[in-house]
Amino acid sequence: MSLQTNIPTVSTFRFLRNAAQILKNPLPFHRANFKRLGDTFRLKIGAKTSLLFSRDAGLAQYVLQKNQKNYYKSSIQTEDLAKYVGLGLLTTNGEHWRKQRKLIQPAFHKKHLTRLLDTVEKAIISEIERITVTEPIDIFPILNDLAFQTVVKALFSGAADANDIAELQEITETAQKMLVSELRQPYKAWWFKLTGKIERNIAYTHQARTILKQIVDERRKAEERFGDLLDMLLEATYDDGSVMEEEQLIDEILILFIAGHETTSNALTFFCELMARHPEVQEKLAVEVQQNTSLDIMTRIQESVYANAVIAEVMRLYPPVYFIDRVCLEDDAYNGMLIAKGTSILMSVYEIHRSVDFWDDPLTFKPERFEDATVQNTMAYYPFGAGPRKCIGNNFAMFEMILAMSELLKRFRIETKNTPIEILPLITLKPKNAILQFKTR
Ligand code: HEM
Repeated sequence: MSLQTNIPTVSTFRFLRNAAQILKNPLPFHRANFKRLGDTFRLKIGAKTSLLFSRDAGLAQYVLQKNQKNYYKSSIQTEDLAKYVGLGLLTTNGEHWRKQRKLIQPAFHKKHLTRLLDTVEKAIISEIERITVTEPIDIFPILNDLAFQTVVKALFSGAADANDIAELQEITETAQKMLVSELRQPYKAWWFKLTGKIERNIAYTHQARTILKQIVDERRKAEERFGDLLDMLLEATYDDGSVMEEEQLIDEILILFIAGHETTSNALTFFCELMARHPEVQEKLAVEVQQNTSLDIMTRIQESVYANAVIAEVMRLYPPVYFIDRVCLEDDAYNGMLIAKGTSILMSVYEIHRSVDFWDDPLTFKPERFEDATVQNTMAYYPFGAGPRKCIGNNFAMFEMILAMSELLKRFRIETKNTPIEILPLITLKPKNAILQFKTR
């Protein structure tokens, strides 16, 4: 097996001709080529490099689940991101990843998360109280802080200093911005190196490590147990009975900040936008929220059937992780298509979620399609990925989002804006200019 000769190819020339548009928003370029060439095409970038782009749900299932052992995460995460946040769950492959996943998975089990819900709900409410109703506001920054604070409180309860947390947020967001610049402007790599920009950012993340070390040291000395994620991570043991080394623990904490905050704030912002645009859905959801008054938070979450369907539909149309990439380890074949060792594959979650082959009237926002919860388990729905590397925080994220949606609609009616939803596809699918009017209910 050598080349994927039977896969239609987009030339380097066509790529360069569209480079400016791709840099701004690559989704229309992907869509145009899928339309022209079919569900999988090869993009040649220069003489040696080529990438496979696919919206074939069967291929995604094959790569992420059926033959996942033959596919590793690409260097975008294992090198480009890892140089800032270290080597942990999101940024490693093979044995290192397996060992960490086995160790950390129990902390994200529903049973453990139940204990965190009280803290998480308090964090959500204190951020939502910042929303003002006097004029339209950009809701993204508030929801971004909400998502960060939620992860922080789940990790450290109330036990960390507010200034330290603000600094941690600033540092992780700066590292993320730098990574976006690097990935979108690879031709500037020499400039970033020459000006020492990358080194400065890496040094900046060391400041975050110092703060986290302090928090961990204090926790180790504390007599009290908090029952939060940090306690669980400190107590978790590998098969040989040993616990995580401090550096590893700090890498994992930084990774939870990165993986767990922008994704959730994107989804919640698109939720607000779609509520403003679909008042009938908003009112139906507000009724469910008003009727759902159990004092037990987990019961309330479980009874939020329509909220579950609404957020599932929000993430179908606007999946925060809009593509998933892998590299093929050994020559492989799928459905008559040869995939050579070393091939990078980008699977477009965005396109699969909008495919007419799987979704009736795919561009229309219709939460009712998810009222049958089993629809979420189909091979055409991947907001949290699939297979052994499926998002470890998926339950956490769903609980958090359902609580945030409820608290928002308990207090506010979100009003229409007439401009179309703007998106900014960077590492995640970000909303742009989410300026909305909140009115007290
Ligand atoms: C709406 C919110 C979220 C979405 C849409 C999302 C989506 C995803 C996806 C698609 C993956 C798999 C990527 C791949 O296979 O390459 C992933 C992995 C991951 N997510 Fe999430 N995520 C969300 C929230 C969270 C939260 C709240 C946390 C933690 C607090 C988290 C932690 C992680 C980690 C650690 C991984 C790597 C897992 C591994 O490789 O073993 N995520 N996420």
